[in-house]
Amino acid sequence: MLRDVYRKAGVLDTGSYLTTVNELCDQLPALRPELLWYVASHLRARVDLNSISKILVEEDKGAPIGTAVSLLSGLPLAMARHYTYAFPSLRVDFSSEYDRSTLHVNGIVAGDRVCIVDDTLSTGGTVAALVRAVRAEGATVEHVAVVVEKAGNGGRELLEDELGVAVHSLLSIKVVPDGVHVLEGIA
Ligand SMILES: O=P(O)(O)OC[C@H]1O[C@H](OP(=O)(O)OP(=O)(O)O)[C@H](O)[C@@H]1O
Ligand SMILES: Nc1ncnc2[nH]cnc12
Repeated sequence: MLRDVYRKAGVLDTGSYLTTVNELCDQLPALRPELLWYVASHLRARVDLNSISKILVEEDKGAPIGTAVSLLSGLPLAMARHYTYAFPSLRVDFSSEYDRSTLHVNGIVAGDRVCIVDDTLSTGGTVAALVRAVRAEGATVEHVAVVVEKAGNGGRELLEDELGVAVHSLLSIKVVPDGVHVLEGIA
């Protein structure tokens, strides 16, 4: 099911990067609840959430997926927002495959044991910033669970080798101008 979504995904070439446009990340076409259920239950099964106290997502593309994992696991949902609040929240700068900005992490407190959930891992810049923010608060990141990783972009190496965080993904892909190659992963 997931392989099919990525095999059929469109590719957007902006001139400086290639990205997929697909049902799960972009709601093109609209996201079927059975697909959301499928990815969330596979992530839930893949990661040992027994000692976890919170799910953390970046708002936008990762949010529906993390919300579904929160519902399935009963774990509270924390969220990194793209805009400033006039309340205390954790600020962290990030640089990703195609963006550079600041995130405001809401809902993490000292002592939390966090599982970060996102749709895509590419350079790892977004998730690495979230790891830094969680650690700055005196909490720990136990797992990173993503639906797809773009192989060869360094995200897994950055998180596992440099930051010492376990990465779990359901599918590994390579995006080329004429389509998406599915390298390995679940059906
Ligand atoms: O591993 P990285 O190089 O950091 O790239 C992965 C990030 O990029 C995408 O976010 P996007 O920039 O589209 O922002 P959005 O989720 O807020 O739309 C995706 O949802 C990940 O969060
Ligand atoms: N959803 C996505 N698809 C392909 N490449 C990406 N890089 C960052 N997000 C992506």
